[in-house]
Amino acid sequence: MTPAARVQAAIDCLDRILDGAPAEKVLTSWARASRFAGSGDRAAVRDLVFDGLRARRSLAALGGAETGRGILLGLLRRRGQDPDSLFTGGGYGPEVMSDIERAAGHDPEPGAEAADVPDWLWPRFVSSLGHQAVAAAEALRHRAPVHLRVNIARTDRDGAIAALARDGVEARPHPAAATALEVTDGARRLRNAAAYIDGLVELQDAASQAVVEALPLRRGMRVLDYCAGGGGKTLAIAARGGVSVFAHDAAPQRLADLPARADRAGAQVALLDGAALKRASRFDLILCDVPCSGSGSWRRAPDGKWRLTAERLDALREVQRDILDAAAGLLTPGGVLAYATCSVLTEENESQVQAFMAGHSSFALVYEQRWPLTGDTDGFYTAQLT
Ligand SMILES: C[S@@+](CC[C@H](N)C(=O)[O-])C[C@H]1O[C@@H](n2cnc3c(N)ncnc32)[C@H](O)[C@@H]1O
Repeated sequence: MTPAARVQAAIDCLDRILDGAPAEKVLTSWARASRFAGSGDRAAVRDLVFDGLRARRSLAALGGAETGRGILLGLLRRRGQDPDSLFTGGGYGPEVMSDIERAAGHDPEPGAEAADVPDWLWPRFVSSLGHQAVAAAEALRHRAPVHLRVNIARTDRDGAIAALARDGVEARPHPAAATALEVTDGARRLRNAAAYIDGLVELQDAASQAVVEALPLRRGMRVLDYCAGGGGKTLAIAARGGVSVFAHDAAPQRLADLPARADRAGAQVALLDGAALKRASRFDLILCDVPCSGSGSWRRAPDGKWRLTAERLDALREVQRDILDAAAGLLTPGGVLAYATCSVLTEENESQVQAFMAGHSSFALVYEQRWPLTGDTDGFYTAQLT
């Protein structure tokens, strides 16, 4: 595909996403329908779409319209590329710009528009992050670094770095967690690298790893990952060794890949559905990695930023409260209840933990930590109650 044809493909995908279709689904169906597109084309179109979504609002301002075409025009203008060189109307590229399009577009207004955050959310962002709000919003406007978790049940950081290098993937230690690496070159080769295929490393943000690293695991504990999802944190817990690991999720289909991933990692994890959970003995430590706005990881899934509404956030907070209440009833006396979100919003983090403690006077807060998106990790929060 020519650069112009890639731009037109990104415009078409963005228009479908703006109409409400999920970004990943749109890109997958575009790739299926575009057999002529090679892997380089698919990666380039994906990058254009995600770069456009991360800064959708300010790019639409620069491009003069909240459409796929407006966003791409804004992206080219921001990059200092002349849109006329690509909007030529030839070779499957975008149509030539109209006079109206040439005249349209303005610098984004300071505040929510320049920060690429919806108006309703910006005050909550500022009250949650204070002086770090602008830097956090700025981080969300750029691509995320690629972080790996070293499977310490199989190797150490140096061993993983050497194994990755043999397949052309360069990585270095990341300071947020003792298991964390940052890929500095060759990220696209990762999925074919032996270290990844053989389970020496897993894709996982460094702050997500730090949440698990902070868990006070002791030999012999029964540990439940109550919202295990794909099992990223379950496997990180299992890799620390010496504990019995159980995984639960309200949507059991989300656990479907976990047995194969655990095999690959050499980990033992028991899956518990709702009925099995009711019959199970109590747990010494329960991690509740609750569903949340995802605001700390919107640079990886940027359409989430534009889909979230105040009503949806309220509904999520209710689910978070229910999960904490339910999990508290499964703990042994003296056990540890760990709460985690990939959100930067106080109302999903500190406020939830305070509200829980107000209703459960026998619990005390023993650990609390925030990763605000400014230290080269996703935004995360965790608290431990006992
Ligand atoms: C943030 S994701 C978990 C990610 C996962 N821990 C990881 O590290 O890959 C939240 C998960 O909570 C699950 N969930 C939602 N409501 C729940 C509930 N009431 N009880 C248990 N799990 C729930 C969702 O299905 C989703 O998989």
